[in-house]
Amino acid sequence: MKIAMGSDHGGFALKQHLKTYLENKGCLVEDCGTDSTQSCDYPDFGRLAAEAVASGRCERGIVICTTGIGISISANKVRGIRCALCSEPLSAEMTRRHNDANMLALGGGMIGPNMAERIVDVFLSTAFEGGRHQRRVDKVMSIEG
Ligand SMILES: O=C(CO)[C@H](O)[C@H](O)[C@H](O)COP(=O)(O)O
Repeated sequence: MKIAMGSDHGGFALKQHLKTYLENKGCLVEDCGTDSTQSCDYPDFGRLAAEAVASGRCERGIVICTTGIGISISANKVRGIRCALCSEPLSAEMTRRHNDANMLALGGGMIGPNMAERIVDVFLSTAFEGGRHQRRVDKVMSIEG
């Protein structure tokens, strides 16, 4: 699976950790930056990662800032993106099963690397259930116009 990753300075350390973790599991990672802990702006990197997913170049995306909030808002502004901010595995499972989320947002200042690995594992391995949830996802996407 090819995964787009993006972070600001607040998510940089966790992005680097998860990038190595995912590559060791055999995933291909498109790293959309940032590439240091120097202060930067989360919309720039949330947008790049979201565009990599929306274009079809990557199947899923993971974006990280200090809280995960700003970068999830940014990713969700890109047409075709359903980005869910999760801080524990059950939310990651449910957003795949019910929302068909194609991007995951994490808070680098909110959770540690072990919890992040557990959330990412569930997010990447859980299938969308379809059925009544497809109708609702279609309605969500129709809001984009
Ligand atoms: O956008 C955020 C919160 O919604 C992110 O957590 C950012 O990483 C944070 O705002 C960055 O703040 P900083 O004081 O410039 O490090």
